[in-house]
Amino acid sequence: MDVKKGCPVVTEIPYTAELSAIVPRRKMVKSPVPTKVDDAIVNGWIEAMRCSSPPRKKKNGPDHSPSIDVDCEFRSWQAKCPSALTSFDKIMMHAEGRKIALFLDYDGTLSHIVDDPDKAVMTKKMRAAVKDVAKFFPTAIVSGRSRDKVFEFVKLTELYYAGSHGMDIMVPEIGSTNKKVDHLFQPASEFLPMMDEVFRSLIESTKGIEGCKVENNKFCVSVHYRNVDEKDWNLVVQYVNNVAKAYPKLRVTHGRKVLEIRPLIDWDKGKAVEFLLNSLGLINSETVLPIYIGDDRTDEDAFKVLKKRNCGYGILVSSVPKETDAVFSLKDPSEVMAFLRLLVRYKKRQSLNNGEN
Ligand SMILES: O=P(O)(O)OC[C@H]1O[C@H](O[C@H]2O[C@H](CO)[C@@H](O)[C@H](O)[C@H]2O)[C@H](O)[C@@H](O)[C@@H]1O
Repeated sequence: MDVKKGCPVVTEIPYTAELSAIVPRRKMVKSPVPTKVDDAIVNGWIEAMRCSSPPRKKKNGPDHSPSIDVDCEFRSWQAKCPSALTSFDKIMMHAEGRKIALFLDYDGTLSHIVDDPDKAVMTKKMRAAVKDVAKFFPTAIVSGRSRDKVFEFVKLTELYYAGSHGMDIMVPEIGSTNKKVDHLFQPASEFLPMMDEVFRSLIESTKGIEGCKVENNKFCVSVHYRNVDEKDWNLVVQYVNNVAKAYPKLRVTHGRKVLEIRPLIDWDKGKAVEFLLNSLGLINSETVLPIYIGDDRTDEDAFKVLKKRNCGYGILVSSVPKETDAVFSLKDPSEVMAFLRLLVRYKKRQSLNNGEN
């Protein structure tokens, strides 16, 4: 896939001593035949699955209007994690004299969560908002989806893309001869055959579970149970757990009504953000303010990195109170769009004040 117009040359970013210290190369080891999963493990997983992507509680009053409790609960949570819209001026005060670098998750952030992952399209208005914001700030999409797939949804060549939860990063660069070179960084490249094997095996094993969908995200296999009857969730757990046992070099993480099998390497969306900041020459926290917007558990890795580095802001997209390392919140993708538009308006006003064209 060409992430930019033209005919890019793709080079693979080598493992430097520094990188191999964080991302050790691992040998693929295949374990013996899967065994029956312990009931306690299954129950633990199912409990976690129930909490994943909870629907907004509706404690309706006698007149069927949402009860004050729910709003109260949300408002008291927002006292800890305030709206990035109402706190916009405060955020911009911290951005004064610094360059903003924007990181955007895709599902649940730029597109609404829908039952069919293949239909999670982004609205034209959202695409326009992202396109506009990218004119002023370096903008990257950091998604759990494969890089190709998320590009198919976003379709904007001016962005940077990190797919498979940051395990597939493309950093375009215009060289001195004006020729575009795409640098590819894939810290889990040796896992590719294993991931293909796992994908095929899960397609086969889960085909009898109604509503179950297995998605190939290149360096990650996602098993969706959003449309699976809760009575069958134990089957989903059994099959995924069997894979985890058969492939000890892989790990399972939870997302919004999805179990994800991915390489057991010390790499996540947080590391991907650091890598991108570094590659784009934006690592200096004195001069750069990274803002990361995301809705899912895997985005917490990026929020944690920003918090730990004491630079920039994590913004959690959620309409329900959640434990988070983000500093601010936005309720849903429409608020994300409003925030992006505020950023553009702020930048335009700033340019006018500075007498720029
Ligand atoms: O990191 P993201 O860009 O947020 O991707 C995370 C996963 O998102 C997708 O699944 C989620 O959205 C689907 C469409 O709305 C929904 O049906 C599903 O229940 C959600 O988990 C995507 O399909 C996964 O592959 C991504 O890993």
